[in-house]
Amino acid sequence: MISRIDSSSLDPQIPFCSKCVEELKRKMTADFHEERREMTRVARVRDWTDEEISAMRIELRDQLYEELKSVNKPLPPLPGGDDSASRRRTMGKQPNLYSFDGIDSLATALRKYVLQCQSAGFERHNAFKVAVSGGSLPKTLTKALLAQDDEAGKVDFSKWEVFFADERAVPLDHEDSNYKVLKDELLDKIPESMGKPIVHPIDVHYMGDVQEMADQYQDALMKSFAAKDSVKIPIFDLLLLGCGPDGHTCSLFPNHELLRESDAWVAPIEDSPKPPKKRITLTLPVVTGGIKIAFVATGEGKREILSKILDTEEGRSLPCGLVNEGGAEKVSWFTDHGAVQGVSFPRRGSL
Ligand SMILES: O=C1O[C@H](COP(=O)(O)O)[C@@H](O)[C@H](O)[C@H]1O
Repeated sequence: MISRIDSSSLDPQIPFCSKCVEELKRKMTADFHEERREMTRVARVRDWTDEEISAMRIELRDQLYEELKSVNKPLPPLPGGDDSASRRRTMGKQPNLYSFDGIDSLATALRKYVLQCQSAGFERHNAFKVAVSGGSLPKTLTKALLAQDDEAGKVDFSKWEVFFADERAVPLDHEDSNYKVLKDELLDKIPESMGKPIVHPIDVHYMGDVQEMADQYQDALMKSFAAKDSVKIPIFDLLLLGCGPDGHTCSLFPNHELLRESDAWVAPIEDSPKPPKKRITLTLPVVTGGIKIAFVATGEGKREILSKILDTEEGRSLPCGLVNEGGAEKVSWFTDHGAVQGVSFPRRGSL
């Protein structure tokens, strides 16, 4: 029984301020994680099996959800929309759009950019904490990071900690696995002289229960970024993201209720419009909370969606548009000319 979770002080008949509700929910969730960590520790000491521990964790989680349901909180509106669009325009804080004549020149610039972020990370905490997407990104990233070109500095993977911006609930050697794509494209090709990154794949034990998988992944983040109750969100040094043809990024899809998630760091999705249906994803506040956020989008196939995201009001409410809104000048788009032909959003000349 989770003794410290208590929403009984809230009378559902009485309207109360959304800030108090947020605070209560945050406290309940923080208490839950603390209690569950402690109970898991005790269970391990008592030699419970993995299955028993997993069942206990799921039961505790379900109790939390029941408690949270009783907290009367109206759903916040989807972030973005007219207000924030005009706010960004008046404040003049725009994402940076770079366009290159091909993948090679894009990779050279991306390398320079990642190295700048790496230096900042090393200065900040002697480590470089990155979240990486799947899809077409890892291939371009490999071109950038494994280039034999020391002009902009050296990549030191030994201080990298790599998390997944999103992951599909499939085995790690499955064709759909974002881990597999990154492993095949990049991780397996890193020469020993560049060091070995710490990589955090999903825990495939929990493939049948994506909520539990998301919780486990959040626990992994907590271990690296400190406990959730002591930091509001994990602050990545860099998030390297892709942009789907519908404007999705990570596994945050257009008009999906997950875009409203404001408590969890990692969330499950069971109805992804793009297969596979079951996935986990970093949430919007974690993405926009990063120190730097980079999108890589290339090829004519991305032209239509980029023009929507960057040039239209409607595009501002798409997941990529919401990252632009929330991240503003922290966001950089690395594109080729094919992807942004006809897009009127102003380009930047150089990094
Ligand atoms: O499903 C996904 O798609 C997006 C975009 O992929 P792309 O192939 O169009 O670049 C990707 O960023 C995400 O990680 C992945 O799970």
